Amino acid sequence: MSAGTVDAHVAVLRIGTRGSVLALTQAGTVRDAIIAAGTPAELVVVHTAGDGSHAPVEQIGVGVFTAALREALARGDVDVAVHSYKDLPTAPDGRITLAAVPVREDTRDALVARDGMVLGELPAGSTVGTSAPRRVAQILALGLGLVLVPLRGNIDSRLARVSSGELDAVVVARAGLSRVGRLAEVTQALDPIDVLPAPAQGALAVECRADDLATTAVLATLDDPPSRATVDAERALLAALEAGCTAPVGAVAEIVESLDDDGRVFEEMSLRGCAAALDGSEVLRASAVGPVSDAVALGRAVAAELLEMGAHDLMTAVATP
Ligand SMILES: NCc1[nH]cc(CCC(=O)O)c1CC(=O)O
Repeated sequence: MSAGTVDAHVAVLRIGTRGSVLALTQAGTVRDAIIAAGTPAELVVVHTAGDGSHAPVEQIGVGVFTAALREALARGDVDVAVHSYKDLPTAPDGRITLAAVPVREDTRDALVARDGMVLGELPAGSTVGTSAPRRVAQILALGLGLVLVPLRGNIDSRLARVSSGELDAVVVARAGLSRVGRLAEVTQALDPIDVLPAPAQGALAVECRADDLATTAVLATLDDPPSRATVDAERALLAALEAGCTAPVGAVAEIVESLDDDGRVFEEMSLRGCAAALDGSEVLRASAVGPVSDAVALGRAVAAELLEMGAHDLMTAVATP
């Protein structure tokens, strides 16, 4: 950075990110927003144990993508960490503040299928790549006779499995494709009626050290309160089910307009959730509407309904196959 462009007393915020194209793109939007708000910032790539591995996430452990970034933040190697929010464990980390949840992307899962097909057009026996137990269970439950095939790796390699003819389709987060400019390949955005997304899908978590009040203040300008509220509800549901980001649990919250008794429009939060048996033999669904200001309570209420329906046994059966 050339002398004179930046006040010598203004430190450059170091933003820690994973090195994948998706992670770099996401962190790049955060860097650009911080710079636009008047603070110099740069990206620092932090290598994580998950990056070199093609093993299913259930084997390498929950939070593998996010733990190394959080350690780098806690150590002071970086000042900010940008995560895909849905990859974060639900357990709080006292060393760290969630300083911003920026405006959220589309929450839905996306199908990328050969010949422009939607799910209902794929003939029985078609191969569909995805590793998330949540997606596997909900797609099996549709009863289409599709064959689910494990899938990992970066976005390019996932999409290449379809274009190469190796798989008939893959299911990935629409938000990821949007961020890396590959939305044109989506053949269907999956309706949450059929497939509920992962809690916090499409949202970013921007963190800093809990004692770093200056950075907390800078990052607060990036926060989008409606996005944060929807994620709070979904994550409260996930936490109350005592399930992690690889559990067969889906949830999506939306802020909707309702009418009060006097016919006036007001905003409420609607939350839908599901818990599934891994083999798709059962998908429990529940939903509720409540005040936006009470997002966590709404998440807990829908989780309680799912537990009442037997969600715990369903998921314990999954944990010990
Ligand atoms: N679990 C991996 C992961 N973490 C975040 C995204 C995409 C971005 C997002 O969902 O916010 C993906 C890929 C996928 O689910 O297809």
